[in-house]
Amino acid sequence: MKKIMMIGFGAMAHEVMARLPQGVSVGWIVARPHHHQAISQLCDGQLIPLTHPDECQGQPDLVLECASQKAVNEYGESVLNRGWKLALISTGALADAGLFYRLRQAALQGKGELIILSGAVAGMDGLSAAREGGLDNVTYISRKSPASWRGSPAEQRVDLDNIAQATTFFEGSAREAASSFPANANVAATIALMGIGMDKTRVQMIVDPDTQKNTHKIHVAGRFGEFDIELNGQPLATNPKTSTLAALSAVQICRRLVSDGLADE
Ligand SMILES: NC(=O)C1=CN([C@@H]2O[C@H](COP(=O)(O)OP(=O)(O)OC[C@H]3O[C@@H](n4cnc5c(N)ncnc54)[C@H](O)[C@@H]3O)[C@@H](O)[C@H]2O)C=CC1
Ligand SMILES: O=C([O-])CC(=O)C(=O)O
Repeated sequence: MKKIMMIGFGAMAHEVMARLPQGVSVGWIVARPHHHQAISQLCDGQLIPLTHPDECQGQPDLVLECASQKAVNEYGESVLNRGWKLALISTGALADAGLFYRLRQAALQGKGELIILSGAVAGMDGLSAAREGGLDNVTYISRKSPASWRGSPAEQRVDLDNIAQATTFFEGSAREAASSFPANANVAATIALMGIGMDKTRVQMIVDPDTQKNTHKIHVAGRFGEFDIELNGQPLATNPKTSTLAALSAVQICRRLVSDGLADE
């Protein structure tokens, strides 16, 4: 049985736990103190709540971050320094160049591994292959319902309660997008990391009152040719900001622990 540590106890963490592949169990959850009692009551008391990964007495086969960019900042170095594999969903944390450098150093020194989950988008394999030949431009457009943008800085840019038509409220680099919208634009950072980088990847964010989907459009051009992807993702019922596919990408990395020996690499 492979044992993982999860960081976060929100919408994505619950979806992942509900779909955990056979042969993988959650041993520890790093969560805010107010969640600890609920965690202790799960799985016949087999699940250990932690306030920091350093408290773990065991050896997780994988640490799965599904919490926040802040959590990556708070715990990432420590996990990698211990030589553990850390799969990130809050990839926008890497828009902070200093943090990204520290995480790479920690992975190098501790012999840990930093894994970027594909999250809510598809095509990251093709994008990183295309990079090998040189990329001319990469653009990413995110279109979501008003509910999906609530609680984000979009609220200061548009009136989400009274929006009548699709409206662009942000245009800029992936670095700006991921740092200004930490709970909404991790995809921008993922695309940047797989492609042309945080500053050259252009991002547009749109609020659309006529959609219930989280739509991600990617255009890539380079020596290989061009591709366009449009992915209409179903948001999680428990968090309209978060696409179901993002949670499924976390489930998939867990499956790799048992299906292709990831843990023994
Ligand atoms: N890469 C991608 O494609 C995507 C990334 N995301 C990101 O995934 C993360 C999780 O999403 P959801 O579960 O939907 O969010 P959520 O808000 O439902 O849950 C987040 C959970 O993490 C906990 N948390 C946050 N910071 C923490 C910290 N420093 N220490 C301990 N616990 C902490 C919260 O208490 C909460 O339980 C978010 O950062 C979100 O932006 C979401 C969708 C797509
Ligand atoms: O799940 C999504 O549609 C995208 C998202 O929240 C993010 O990029 O942070």
